Amino acid sequence: MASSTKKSTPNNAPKTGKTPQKVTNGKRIMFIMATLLLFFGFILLFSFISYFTTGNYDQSVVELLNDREAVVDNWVGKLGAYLANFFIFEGFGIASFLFVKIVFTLALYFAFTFSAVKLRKMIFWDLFAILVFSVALGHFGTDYAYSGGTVGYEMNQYLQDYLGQFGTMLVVIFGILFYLIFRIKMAPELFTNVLKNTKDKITDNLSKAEDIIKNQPVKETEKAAVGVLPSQEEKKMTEQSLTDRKPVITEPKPTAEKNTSDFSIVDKAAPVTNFDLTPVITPKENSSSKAAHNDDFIIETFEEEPTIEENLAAKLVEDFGEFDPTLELSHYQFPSADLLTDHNTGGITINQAELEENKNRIVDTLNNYKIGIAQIKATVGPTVTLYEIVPDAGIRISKIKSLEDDIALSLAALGIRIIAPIPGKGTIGIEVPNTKPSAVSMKSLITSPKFQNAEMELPIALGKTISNETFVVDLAKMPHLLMAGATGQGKSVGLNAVLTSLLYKKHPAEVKFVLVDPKKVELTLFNKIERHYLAKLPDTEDAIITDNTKVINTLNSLCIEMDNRYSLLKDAMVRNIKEYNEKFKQRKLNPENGHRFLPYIVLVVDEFADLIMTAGKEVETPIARLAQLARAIGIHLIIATQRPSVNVITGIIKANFPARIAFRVSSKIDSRTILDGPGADQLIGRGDLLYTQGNDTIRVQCGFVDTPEVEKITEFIGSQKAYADAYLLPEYVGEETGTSLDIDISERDSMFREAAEIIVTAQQGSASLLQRKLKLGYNRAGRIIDQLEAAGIVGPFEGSKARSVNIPDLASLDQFFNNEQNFD
Ligand SMILES: Nc1ncnc2c1ncn2[C@@H]1O[C@H](COP(=O)(O)OP(=O)(O)OP(=O)(O)O)[C@@H](O)[C@H]1O
Repeated sequence: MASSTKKSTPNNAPKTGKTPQKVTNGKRIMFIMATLLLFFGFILLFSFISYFTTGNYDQSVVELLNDREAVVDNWVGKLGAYLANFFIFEGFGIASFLFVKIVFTLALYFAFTFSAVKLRKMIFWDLFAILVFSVALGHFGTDYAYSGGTVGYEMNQYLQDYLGQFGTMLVVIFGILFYLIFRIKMAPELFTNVLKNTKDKITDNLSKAEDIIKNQPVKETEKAAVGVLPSQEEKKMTEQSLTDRKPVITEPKPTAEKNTSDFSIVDKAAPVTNFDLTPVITPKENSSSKAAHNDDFIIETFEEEPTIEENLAAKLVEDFGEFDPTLELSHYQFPSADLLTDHNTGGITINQAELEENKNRIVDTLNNYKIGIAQIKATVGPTVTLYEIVPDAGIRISKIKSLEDDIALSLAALGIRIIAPIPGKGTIGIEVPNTKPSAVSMKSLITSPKFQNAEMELPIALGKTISNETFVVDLAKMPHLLMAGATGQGKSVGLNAVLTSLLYKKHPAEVKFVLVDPKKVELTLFNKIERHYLAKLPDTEDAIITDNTKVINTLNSLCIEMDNRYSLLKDAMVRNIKEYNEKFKQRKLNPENGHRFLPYIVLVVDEFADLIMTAGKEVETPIARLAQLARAIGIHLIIATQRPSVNVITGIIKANFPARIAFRVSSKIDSRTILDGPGADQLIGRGDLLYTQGNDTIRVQCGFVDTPEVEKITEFIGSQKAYADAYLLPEYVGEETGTSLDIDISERDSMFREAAEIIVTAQQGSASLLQRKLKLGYNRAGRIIDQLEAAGIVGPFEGSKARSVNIPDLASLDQFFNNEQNFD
């Protein structure tokens, strides 16, 4: 603790309350500097002032400074004469007084240490003013040699050579205006307002004066008084008002006193000059508003000190603009829609006869079961047509639902689905596959306004709904997606559609993919965009993971990335990645503190069943962890599987994947596993899918994107300038000491046997038990557990549960060790 206090920076020092020695010394130096500067400032000030009376005489002596006989008149002696001559005559003339201001400002800075930014700003403007005013005075005040100094004079000459007299004058006026507007913060309207106010005041006074004349009963004496000045009455109105006011002051004295109590000068001046009386008539607020104006000026110059961080961020944004994450690949071009093929040029073909026929069959079948129909409507989609039925009053919905198979039989079609009732509508839907389904090209989805204008974090154009609308969803909102379906029903195409959508919408700086492809062929095309869009573990060759053991490391590495990101978010005091990135863009987070722009990470696992079968819990645990926690920090999972059985899509996985896509599956049970309900078994395949995000299930025809199209897109992106490497995930040192570890018996811990006995007696394989009983440290206890596992005494790691113990009692344990020795 003590050492950390010593090391603390001066910034931290005041916070602790204890002022370390270093800081005190620093303060002393600052104080001495401030005093010296103050001293120097006064020397300058007095020598400058006395220059105006002594300058002419001293000028001839200034050259003889070394001569001790020479006498100067300047108040500050030879030094003063020299400084004044140097700054005023040879330098910038009267404007040199601003150097005095600079020196005093520096003294104040050292004495009170205000913001260095503010100091720089002040000095900059003072130097600017010195230059502008020396030129201005050199231009207008040519009668006096010292008005603009030699610099002002020469610069004028120089400007006049090029711009002429008039041009130089314009430059000077511009310089002064620039200074007044930007430094004094005089709003341009102020100039116009000043003119306007003066005009208003005059007219106001005139009208008041008129009112007084009209309203006042004209007394005889006044008449006489007015009569004394008949000719003046025809003069200016101001004079008229003045004559009117005379009686107001001279009449009852107490009133006059009351009115002018604030203006002692006015009271005295009243009888003397008429002009001084104006304040009596102008309402008091006017004068106070004037004061307020002056106050505004003062406040504005000192009002720049809210929180330092905010100011710094605002300044950085002002200077450099908001942080642009895409800057490194600023010339990156998004792939154009031309790279995609139009698979369905003709659009949806409506077969009137087919529609009519299906409608009649539905109506007939229902009539056979004595179900009357009040109304029937057909909506033609790309693969299925939805017949919406409004049954006669009093018909039970369950009755229609139970006729599903009969309707399918009468229509002689596969894939009939009955939705009773259609959510949000008071109707019953019967989906009948079209005899000629039309493909939905990815091109039509990408070019649709719905996708183009989608204001989503990770927009995905999945396909078209039954009413032929483009279906766009936000992966960031899902927040993870489970895709399942029997083989050959469109999963891989679906994954490609998802990835393509993101490639068309997101810059390489904004999203990274972690691709897991145990089939080794489905996602290989994305290798080309490795350095643009992929993320990988450090020291690995390929970004696309095809080896199951590497998947475990990658998943654990993603968990570390997740934890890192959470601590960044905590540090930045924000709740999610969006707010974090927003704050980072506004330069409110310091990269030196580890902050960086966080891209979204999308983990895609193409064959999840394969992974679960080979790696089991080792995969399920990190996946579940990521699924539970990663949504806020921008890691999203897409998991696809052919085998939607309960041992693949376990309860934990299901609970954390509310968004699910079901392609066609072979049984109702599979459909239930994916969607928690039937329906997926009634799909017709080839990209026909059901999408659910919790409650409603939507039927969508998935966008079709062919392998050559994906190849073209990845080639287009891959040929552009890329990052030096793929996005590197944090290193994960795998617990290689897992199931497959083979620890030499001779390397076993000296307490191995005792540990084994404790574990077998307690029938509980936990490291903490060993820690307690054998008084071991955590690491050693962990190592012994690994050795016990390697020996087969305890089972593998099972998350939060204790490991199973494979040996039932101490007698069996003795037997075990004897056998081992015999083998040796
Ligand atoms: N959206 C779609 N529109 C039209 N046809 C499609 C669509 N999706 C898939 N198909 C057709 O179905 C075939 C199989 O699709 P895909 O390869 O995606 O199946 P899969 O479910 O990934 O199969 P597997 O699990 O065996 O890899 C494609 O070759 C294509 O002809």
